[in-house]
Amino acid sequence: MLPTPSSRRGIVLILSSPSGAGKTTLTRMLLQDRDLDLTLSISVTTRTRRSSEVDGIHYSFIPERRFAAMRDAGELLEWAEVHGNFYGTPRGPVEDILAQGRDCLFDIDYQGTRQVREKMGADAVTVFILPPSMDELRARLERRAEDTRDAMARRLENARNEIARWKDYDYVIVNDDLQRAFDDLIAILRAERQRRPRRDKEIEQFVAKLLSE
Ligand SMILES: Nc1nc2c(ncn2[C@@H]2O[C@H](COP(=O)(O)OP(=O)(O)O)[C@@H](O)[C@H]2O)c(=O)[nH]1
Ligand SMILES: Nc1ncnc2c1ncn2[C@@H]1O[C@H](COP(=O)(O)OP(=O)(O)O)[C@@H](O)[C@H]1O
Repeated sequence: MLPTPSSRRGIVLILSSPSGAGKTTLTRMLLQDRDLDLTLSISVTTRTRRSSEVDGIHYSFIPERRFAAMRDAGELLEWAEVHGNFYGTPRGPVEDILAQGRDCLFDIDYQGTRQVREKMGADAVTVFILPPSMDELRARLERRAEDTRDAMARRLENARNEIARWKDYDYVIVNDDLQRAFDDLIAILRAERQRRPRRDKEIEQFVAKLLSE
């Protein structure tokens, strides 16, 4: 048997999509599957909390001056302004997770994805989620019904600009059938975990033992 996965390099799995395409739903499904052993990076944001969200679980909701202080102190791995609010990834928790050889899941936008890719190179695996149609995107935002009319309009307006970023990503999934999209995500994660450069150390040990037999 190969050694446990803790001896391989941790992956940062990034999911991005226009608002309403389903990245939060897919993130939740990934986290609920305990066997996948993924840890969510909890972003800080200056956006108002939605009724379905819990502070410290979905986001840490912070005032703008606290966000600026964290950013200026270098405590954010990346940050961006999205739909008029600030969002950022606290650096410390991510470093702890990766140091344990575990994988970290990010739900961030294309601006943040670019910054993480610059800093982490091949340790970042990026997936872009597309809606099956613009009508369905609108319908999903309306069904979710957790944004004000203004916020919803703003999200739809920005969607075309976000969709145009698809080429920045390693993988693109069209989230039509949810289970199918989830299965595709798992396939991506499993294959990425097997990539040889992430496992050099463990395979080296294994092969040394193999050849000593
Ligand atoms: N760059 C960056 N983007 C983030 C972060 N957290 C969330 N986002 C993105 O901000 C956008 C808005 O997120 P949110 O307010 O939860 O709205 P939703 O996409 O409609 O669910 C989405 O594209 C998120 O992926 C972060 O820490 N950094
Ligand atoms: N494949 C799908 N088919 C139908 N509805 C979906 C699908 N994926 C997500 N949804 C629904 O669409 C809405 C928006 O999804 P959400 O995960 O909040 O999107 P995002 O995080 O990308 O803004 C939610 O009400 C969710 O239940």
